[in-house]
Amino acid sequence: MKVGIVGAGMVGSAAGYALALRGGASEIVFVDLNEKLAVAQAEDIAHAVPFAHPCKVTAGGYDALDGAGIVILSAGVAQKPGESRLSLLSRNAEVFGKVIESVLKAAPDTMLLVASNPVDIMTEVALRISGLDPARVIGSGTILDTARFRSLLGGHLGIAAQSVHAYVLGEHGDSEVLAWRDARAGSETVDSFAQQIGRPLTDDVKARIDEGVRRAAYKIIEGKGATWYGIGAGLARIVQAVRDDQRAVLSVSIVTPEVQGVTDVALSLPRVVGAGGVLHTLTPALEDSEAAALRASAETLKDTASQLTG
Ligand SMILES: NC(=O)C1=CN([C@@H]2O[C@H](COP(=O)(O)OP(=O)(O)OC[C@H]3O[C@@H](n4cnc5c(N)ncnc54)[C@H](O)[C@@H]3O)[C@@H](O)[C@H]2O)C=CC1
Ligand SMILES: CC(=O)C(=O)O
Repeated sequence: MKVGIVGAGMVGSAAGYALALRGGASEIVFVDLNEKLAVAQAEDIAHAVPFAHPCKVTAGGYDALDGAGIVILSAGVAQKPGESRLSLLSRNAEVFGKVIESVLKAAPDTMLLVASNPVDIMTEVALRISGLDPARVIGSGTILDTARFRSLLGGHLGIAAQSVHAYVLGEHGDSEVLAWRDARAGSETVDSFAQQIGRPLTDDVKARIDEGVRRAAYKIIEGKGATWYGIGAGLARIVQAVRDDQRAVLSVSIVTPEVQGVTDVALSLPRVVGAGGVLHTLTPALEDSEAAALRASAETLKDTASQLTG
């Protein structure tokens, strides 16, 4: 599948690199306002291809997106140290206003995969501008936060993150909700697994993991200015689920008719992702406190999005 990447900065290039290494695309095309940067990223990644899987990697204008099955939108500004994702909204909404029409003119049948922050509201913006089916305008949402949750839980339990089945729901941002009630290690609840191996998930341990997930981006941005590897791999994972019609269960964001009483809001829930985009949405069993936190997260997103539409 041909994959377009609009925004060839840290996130876009990491996604392209992950796709090339995983064999996730037959062709990758970078588009950026900064044409020299797009060309440089394409050339650099093309030089990794002989060590990986066959893939043509190029850069071009919007017309080069012709035939793309999916276009990753990673253009715009990123957070400075201490800045929240929501504070980027008006600047990145303006960028999407310039970009999406050109993408669809070149690739009218494409699916959109939104990475730019605040990713949930940018997914809503992309849906509004594109007029596509909501199932085909997907935000990376909490795919990265879910990976962080699994990584920290796996670390505590001494098992592979791949054996942890746990999701982060709601906003990709400060109000996100770690769904502990249904989190599993193998087929056991994480609490049962932790008891059995003598490493209980005490309130302190859970608080440390919650903080580690929720504050991860702030910590990394403080240390190196931005985050890119985790999201690059997450975007490549979503592309592969679509390309191979994997029907993988991933926590991604789409505009959802109703969540905890809040209507028409883009946020993450576990969703089945395949060739048509999002095929089904799952409603996880939640503790009362988790359900209340998910409702608060949905309200935060709805309120912030309404500031944009007035
Ligand atoms: N969804 C997620 O989990 C994550 C999202 N992000 C977000 O991804 C976005 C990109 O971050 P970085 O790659 O670090 O930023 P970056 O500054 O490295 O790259 C952004 C690129 O967008 C390009 N751009 C800006 N306006 C454009 C336009 N009108 N048309 C075409 N290209 C344009 C710039 O020239 C630049 O190359 C940010 O909004 C950031 O917050 C970052 C990490 C994780
Ligand atoms: C920057 C960002 O959204 C993240 O790393 O989670």
